[in-house]
Amino acid sequence: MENGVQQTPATTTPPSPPMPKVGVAVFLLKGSKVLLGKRLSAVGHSTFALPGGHLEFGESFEECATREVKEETGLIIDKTEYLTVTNNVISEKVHTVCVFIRAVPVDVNQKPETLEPEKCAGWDWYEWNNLPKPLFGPLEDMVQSGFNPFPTT
Ligand SMILES: Nc1nc2c([nH]c(=O)n2[C@H]2C[C@H](O)[C@@H](COP(=O)(O)OP(=O)(O)OP(=O)(O)O)O2)c(=O)[nH]1
Repeated sequence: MENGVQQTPATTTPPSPPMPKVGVAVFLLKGSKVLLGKRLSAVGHSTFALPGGHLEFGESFEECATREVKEETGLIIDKTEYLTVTNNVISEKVHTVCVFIRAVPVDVNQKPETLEPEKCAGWDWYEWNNLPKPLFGPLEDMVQSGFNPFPTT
């Protein structure tokens, strides 16, 4: 006890091992096009990826998709639907279980804005049959496997 203040003994907490995170990525569809942006984050720098981010505590996948798209592009989305999930060991430090959601913009004429310029160089609509290169690794794997995010009917 010093000056009436209780001192807690110093403890050494062992470093916690890295854990997988949950990501949510959104196939935002407009006609035969999909919204992609060039990543500026360290993970997948300079590759084209879907809008998305990490699931926050208490969120549904659809809520996360809606929030991330709004935060990153300003677009309001609708008709959110679960598509699939993939397990992505991206590097020694990054392991993401990524949930893919399909959605459409409420207003097809609304332009996507680059609201997180430190993370994305800019958003644009790309024809699914003529995607830009290089795609972000997990997205490239999906395309190579023949995955198609568009509704079949
Ligand atoms: N944004 C995005 N994430 C993807 C895609 N494919 C894929 O597996 N993911 C996974 C890997 C990422 O580590 C994870 C989260 O996305 P992110 O890296 O864009 O996250 P962020 O920094 O914006 O996230 P946050 O912590 O700010 O929420 O989702 C994709 O096409 N786009």
